[in-house]
Amino acid sequence: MQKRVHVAVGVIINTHQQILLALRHGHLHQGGKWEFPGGKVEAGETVTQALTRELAEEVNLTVDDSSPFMNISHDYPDKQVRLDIHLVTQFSGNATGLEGQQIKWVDINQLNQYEFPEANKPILAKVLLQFAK
Ligand SMILES: Nc1nc2c([nH]c(=O)n2[C@H]2C[C@H](O)[C@@H](COP(=O)(O)OP(=O)(O)OP(=O)(O)O)O2)c(=O)[nH]1
Ligand SMILES: [Mg+2]
Repeated sequence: MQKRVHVAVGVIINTHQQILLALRHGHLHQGGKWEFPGGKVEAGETVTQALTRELAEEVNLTVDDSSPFMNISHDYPDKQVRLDIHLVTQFSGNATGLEGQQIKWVDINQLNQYEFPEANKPILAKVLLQFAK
């Protein structure tokens, strides 16, 4: 078995109460599903540093404020992940899919219409509980 992969994940919420989703490229692990932007924490990085780096690299946003939201360990048949999910409430820039991926600001009430990786179920539940009107 490979080592569990540590991933920094951002639930990015804008002033219209929308959340940023990105479509994972088809060839990737969990490809074709919608994700919260983020990526692997590299050696020597804090989760906040990794999140800031990944959001700049992937969606062209600068994180100005974030806070820990939840932690999920999940075993896929082919990969074990630990998602370190932070809520990003302050950011600057205009979201762009810098890796050619489709991105979308989605109303919180519409989130249940998107297909997410299995590990994301508890994230969706908590976001809806906390933010849905
Ligand atoms: N970013 C992100 N990854 C997720 C989510 N849910 C989920 O199971 N994952 C999994 C899928 C992948 O196995 C892993 C993220 O790894 P990744 O390959 O995207 O990491 P990365 O952005 O650093 O990509 P790379 O440098 O390896 O190209 O976490 C999610 O909501 N967001
Ligand atoms: Mg990524």
